[in-house]
Amino acid sequence: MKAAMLRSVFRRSTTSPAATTCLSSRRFASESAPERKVTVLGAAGGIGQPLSLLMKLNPLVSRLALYDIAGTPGVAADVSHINTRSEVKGYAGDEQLGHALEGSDIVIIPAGVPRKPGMTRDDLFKINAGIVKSLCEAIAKYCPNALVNMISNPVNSTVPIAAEVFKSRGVYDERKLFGVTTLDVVRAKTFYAGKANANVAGVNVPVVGGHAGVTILPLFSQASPKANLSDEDIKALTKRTQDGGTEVVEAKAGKGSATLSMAYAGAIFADACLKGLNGVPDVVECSFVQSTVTELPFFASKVRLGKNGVEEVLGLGPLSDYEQQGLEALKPELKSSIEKGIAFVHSS
Ligand SMILES: NC(=O)C1=CN([C@@H]2O[C@H](COP(=O)(O)OP(=O)(O)OC[C@H]3O[C@@H](n4cnc5c(N)ncnc54)[C@H](O)[C@@H]3O)[C@@H](O)[C@H]2O)C=CC1
Ligand SMILES: O=C([O-])CC(=O)C(=O)O
Repeated sequence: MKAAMLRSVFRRSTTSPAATTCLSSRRFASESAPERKVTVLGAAGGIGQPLSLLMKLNPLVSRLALYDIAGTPGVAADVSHINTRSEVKGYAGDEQLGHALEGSDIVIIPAGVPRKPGMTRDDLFKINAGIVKSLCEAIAKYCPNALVNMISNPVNSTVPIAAEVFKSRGVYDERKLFGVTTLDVVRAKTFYAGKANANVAGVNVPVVGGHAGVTILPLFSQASPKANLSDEDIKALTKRTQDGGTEVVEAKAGKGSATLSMAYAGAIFADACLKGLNGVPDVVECSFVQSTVTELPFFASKVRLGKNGVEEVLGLGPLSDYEQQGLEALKPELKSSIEKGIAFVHSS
């Protein structure tokens, strides 16, 4: 359905001028979708640019605000020429951040530095924690009711940082804060489809836990369609999913981490949030959210999205012995990353 959404948008914008005229009147008739403003913070970056493009293609968006410390006037001018519904504006520098955020329904945050080979996501904490904290302070001030889609790493810590900032400003609503783990699901689906020789368009794999190394726990025992994979295959698929980010970091050899697949994943997740806000029933995606699924205060699992953000955090379902072991093994690292994020806000 998601691929179909993008396909239909591409189809619309590549039609002949005559067809476009006739389509555009039809488009107005079908576009009774509510007004929705989406803001991208870090919009001039490796993820930010293709993500801004994909959000421009989303017919559920009526206003698209592109913010970065620099470079956004150019990105916005470029993207704004695309003949789709949303009005695009670029904002650069601290003094324009408030205008970028005002009235936002969803704020997507891919602002911050990416990894280089040899680094862990936690190595990004030093720089990204401060960036995320100050952006969340601005969100608390200018659009406290927006859904926040946190992409900046380390997600296992940046989401707790955001929560603490919102709490300290008296605007925390746990239903509105999401760590974007969709890329883990995208990878698990791709790798599983390859191994199972299945049509990737019909593959589903939940991924739970967090978003770093062993904290990423794909549940291949719940994958559909079912395939008779050996224990060795499942182990290899699990490892490849957990190391997916590192695979890209190494292949890019110092030029950053996943940007294009992340933009795709971020666009899928934001689209799910928009559908939830608009009252579409049964929108379910995996995300790192405040949770009681385990004893940890934040955890990624399937989440039902609704008009106020998280409508229901779904349980883990039956786990294989291997997944149960993975779950217990990931808890210490995830706990300490969460605590590190919380402590940062209280000490700074
Ligand atoms: N959640 C996930 O699955 C994934 C997360 N990431 C993370 O996303 C982040 C961004 O990655 P890339 O786009 O490749 O990096 P990039 O360096 O290409 O872009 C980051 C952008 O953020 C901007 N920025 C820095 N400070 C800012 C501030 N205070 N306000 C607004 N913008 C600011 C920079 O100017 C730059 O344009 C990294 O932390 C990376 O680790 C990357 C891939 C997957
Ligand atoms: O690996 C990284 O640093 C970027 C990331 O989170 C991913 O690609 O999953």
